[in-house]
Amino acid sequence: MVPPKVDYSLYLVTDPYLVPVGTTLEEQVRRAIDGGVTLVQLREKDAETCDFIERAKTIHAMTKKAGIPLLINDRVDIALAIDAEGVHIGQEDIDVATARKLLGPDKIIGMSVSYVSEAAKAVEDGVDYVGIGAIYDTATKTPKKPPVGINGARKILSYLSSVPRYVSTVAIGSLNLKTARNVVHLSTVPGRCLDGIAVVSAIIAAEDPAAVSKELLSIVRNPPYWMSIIPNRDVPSVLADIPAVISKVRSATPFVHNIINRVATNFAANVNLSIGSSPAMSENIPEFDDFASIPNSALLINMGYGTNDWVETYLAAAGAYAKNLRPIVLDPVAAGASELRRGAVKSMLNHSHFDVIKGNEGEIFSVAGEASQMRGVDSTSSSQLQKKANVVEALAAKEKTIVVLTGKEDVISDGMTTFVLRNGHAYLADITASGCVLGSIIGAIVAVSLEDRFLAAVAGVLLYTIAAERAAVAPGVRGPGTFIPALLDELYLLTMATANGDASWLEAAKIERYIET
Ligand SMILES: Nc1ncnc2c1ncn2[C@@H]1O[C@H](COP(=O)(O)OP(=O)(O)OP(=O)(O)O)[C@@H](O)[C@H]1O
Ligand SMILES: Cc1ncsc1CCO
Ligand SMILES: [Mg+2]
Repeated sequence: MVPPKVDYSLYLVTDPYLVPVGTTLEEQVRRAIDGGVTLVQLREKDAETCDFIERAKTIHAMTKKAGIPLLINDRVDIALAIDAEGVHIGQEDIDVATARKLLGPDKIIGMSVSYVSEAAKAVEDGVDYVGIGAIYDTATKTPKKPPVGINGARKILSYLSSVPRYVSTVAIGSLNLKTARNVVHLSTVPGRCLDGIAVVSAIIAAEDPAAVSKELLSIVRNPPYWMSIIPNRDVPSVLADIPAVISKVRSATPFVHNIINRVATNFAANVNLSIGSSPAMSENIPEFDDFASIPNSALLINMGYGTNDWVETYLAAAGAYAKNLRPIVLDPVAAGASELRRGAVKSMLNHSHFDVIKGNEGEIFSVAGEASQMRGVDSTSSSQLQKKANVVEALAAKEKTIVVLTGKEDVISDGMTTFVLRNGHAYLADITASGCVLGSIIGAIVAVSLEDRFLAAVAGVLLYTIAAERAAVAPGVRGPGTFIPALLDELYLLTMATANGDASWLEAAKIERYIET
């Protein structure tokens, strides 16, 4: 299957109502073309035919000069009148067969689809591309169907990968500087990815359409840091790199923005301070952009409380950090415990990329869509290591993330390499929020280790669980109550010693690479 010559990377769709005061649609399109859009669709829902043709002629002159195609939304007659390169038709518009008959075999015909059934029909009818959407809720069109999300796009790509003819794809629906990177690089299935993104308001309503277009094109064309994983990790080389990242937390004092439940808040802030990072707790959406632009920042989203507007808050934060290419740790607390939580986790994964997903067995199994014995918020350890390793590895590969499954034995994978860690102490299961604060620790370390998130996760779990072993036998520790302050002390002492060149505590690491037998 040879992809056609049309470059769908950045597809501008116009909307006359979104043009800022003081400029014109023609001017916005001209600047977007300067910024590098690769395709333009003129969409006029209310224009008189004569005005539509006039505008189409003007814009066609610009696109021809730039060597890019112009498509007309819905109106085959106008496409014919100005000899545009093609049309885009919606589910309720003219049928593809009639459009093809009128336009001939060489014109581009695209169609909007939301489901596999619609994609299948469009393919059968002979379209050149499908616009998949709306990915997210969009303000530019009254939604007729629920947003399909990244998983909706994956389903259609999966279907198209089985079709003998190559049908191109673009995603559409609230794609902008915050959302585009996740949609482009997560909406992939084996052998197929999107050919581009269609953008409306992010460009048409922009103060500087050229700059936004340039940045969006770069997002589409350049895979982000989280697309690359280091192959064939071995335990000795990962262990050897741990002292440097732990020392770097002390020297760089990363800013860890914790959106975390109230049970864990104070403990997490103290844990951050004890390892040398700088915590802030906030659920105030208007300040997320400021926090996300702090150098060395990281975000922890701990879904401990199911408040009414939680997903909206989480997604706003995730968008801010994604835009700034700063890391995000997701802790899907009690993910499988209720319908509300299952739905919330689904929306999160449908919208966002996470650098690390950390949870106990029940939580990770639920996120992966696997059955488990999970009840409440405590970890269980019923399934076999092999099952856990398989689930963790598959989830990491699918979501392009690092998955940390905690419990008596911890399993960590980047989708290629999987490690099993056996440090820790039973007291960790007897205090609340012991898993939650591990998310904060991993957040601090991943903030200084973006290029190696697997290392950051392994370093965080080893630091925490070895500190716990030492705290459990520290003088004066008699049970879970006295264990908590001793754990803070050990986190402080171990990271200080590491920064001063003594990482001998790592000799206690019980860690091996998981190899399926
Ligand atoms: N029985 C155990 N022995 C040793 N270490 C343990 C044990 N149980 C948990 N841990 C460790 O405790 C930490 C938290 O893991 P756990 O699976 O208990 O999290 P969790 O259930 O999400 O906790 P919480 O919901 O209370 O925050 C991990 O570092 C894990 O290695
Ligand atoms: C007990 C509890 N309830 C909601 S969050 C939380 C902390 C452990 O995850
Ligand atoms: Mg453990």
